[in-house]
Amino acid sequence: MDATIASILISVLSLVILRYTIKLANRYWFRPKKIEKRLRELGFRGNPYRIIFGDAKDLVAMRGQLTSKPMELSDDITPRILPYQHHMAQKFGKKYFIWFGTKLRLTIMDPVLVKEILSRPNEFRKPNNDQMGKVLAGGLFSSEGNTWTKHKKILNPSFHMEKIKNMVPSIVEGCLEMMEKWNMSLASKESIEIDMVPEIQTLINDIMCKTVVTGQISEETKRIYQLRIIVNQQSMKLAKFMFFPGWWHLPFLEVKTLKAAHEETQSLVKKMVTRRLEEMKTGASNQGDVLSLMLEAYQDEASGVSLDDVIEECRSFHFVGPESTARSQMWMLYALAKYPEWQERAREEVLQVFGDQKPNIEGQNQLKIVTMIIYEVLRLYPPTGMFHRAISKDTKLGDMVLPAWIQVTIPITLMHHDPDIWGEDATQFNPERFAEGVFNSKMQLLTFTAGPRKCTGQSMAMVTHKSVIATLLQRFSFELSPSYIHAPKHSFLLTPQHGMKLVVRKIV
Ligand code: HEM
Repeated sequence: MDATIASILISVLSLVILRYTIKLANRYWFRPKKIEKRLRELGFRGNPYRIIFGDAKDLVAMRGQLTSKPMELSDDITPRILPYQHHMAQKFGKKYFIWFGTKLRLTIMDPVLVKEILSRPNEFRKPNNDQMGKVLAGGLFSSEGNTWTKHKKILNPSFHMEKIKNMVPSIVEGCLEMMEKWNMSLASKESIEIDMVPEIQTLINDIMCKTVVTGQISEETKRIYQLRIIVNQQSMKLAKFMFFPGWWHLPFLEVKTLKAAHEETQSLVKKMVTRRLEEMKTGASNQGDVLSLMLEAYQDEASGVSLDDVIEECRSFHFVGPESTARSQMWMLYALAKYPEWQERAREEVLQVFGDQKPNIEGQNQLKIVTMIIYEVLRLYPPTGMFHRAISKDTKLGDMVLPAWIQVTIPITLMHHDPDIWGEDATQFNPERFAEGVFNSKMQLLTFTAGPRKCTGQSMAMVTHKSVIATLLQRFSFELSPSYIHAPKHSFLLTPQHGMKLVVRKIV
């Protein structure tokens, strides 16, 4: 009898082990090999599948090696900021794939196919197992389906042109305050050297927070910005583990620090949300910022918005918009400093339109040169170097059928620097290419992406850039400092690795 029970148990156990072995073998070997075969048949090339790491180890090593030294003062930045993608494109041509563990990322650089992907967000979805994406962005940025539609509708008023117009005086005031400090330092000197990274970061954070997110700067918001820096640093250190299922539970110090920073951010936002909710109950007006709009929806039971939804949107807007806008603003100052003839043309235009009056929204439409410069910087130095979409079933794209369970990567920077797309001078700074406007330029700018999931804050970012540039150029000139080190690097968003030291002078 005992022997029978034992043999039944052994058989059941063997079956369970066999089932899991088959599942593991399928997940870690047969499925990747099948996917690879199908993609090779479609004409894509890449390294053969390697178990556990795939290409990830090589990618991280190459990035580490290249970012350990600065580059020459050139705008041809892809070999440094996306070294592995650049290397793969050189080796295999534009149709290549990269393995991240068992996950295959297929690079799509054909503008027609990219447009198709972006116009079909229900099939090409944001990767939903992307825990890091949720920490770094989250909210509207990462949500899908009904939640995305509902929250987008609630938050739309925050991004109406009327609301954006009202931001301009705050942006100009913010710049004037920052420049007042510069003026004081310049009282006894002809020029000063300033690292623009912390200056611009604080300026844009404060502007966005006051005008978009919570309507005011508080101790909590200041701490959230510090936590954002910690989150960015830790996530870079964890890049090579991110494709491991369950990396979020690994017992590493970096994971612990990241989680702690994330949780502290959530609890600070919760404090702000609760406080504002109390204020609204006692009659405080809706200021049209993200927090007010979400709380108004939360108070309407029919909306189905929970307090956690409010907290998450609010947390995410502290991260997404300010960080991208600040980074691109830094590169705009770099370009003005590096190309003095364009700086001069932009200043002439600003002075012609505004004289010494504070820049307003009406005059901004006449800033043709400034706008051309902004678009050219957004083309050469897009804050988001690439983005990914996932498919969970066989999906038609152009005349191909892509296999299920892969991701497609759209390498914005690689495409923006591609001579086949932007012409022979693709890697050079030439704002003239936007002389007829961004919509009339030959190719589509992907910095804010396109289609239904394009950047919600595009107009807001453009108005911010124009207001900041106009206000600064009215009063100061900029030159690259001899101590400036050119080292653009992707720290999730494109950042000047060793700061951005500029020599600043008053305009006489
Ligand atoms: C120069 C500045 C900016 C750049 C380059 C930028 C870039 C982008 C990109 C590339 C995406 C799409 C990412 C993807 O599909 O995976 C995106 C989405 C988004 N951006 Fe921006 N962004 C900027 C400023 C802002 C600002 C100022 C805000 C708001 C205050 C904002 C809010 C959002 C939101 C909410 C989404 C998600 C939209 C959706 O999925 O429906 N962005 N942005």
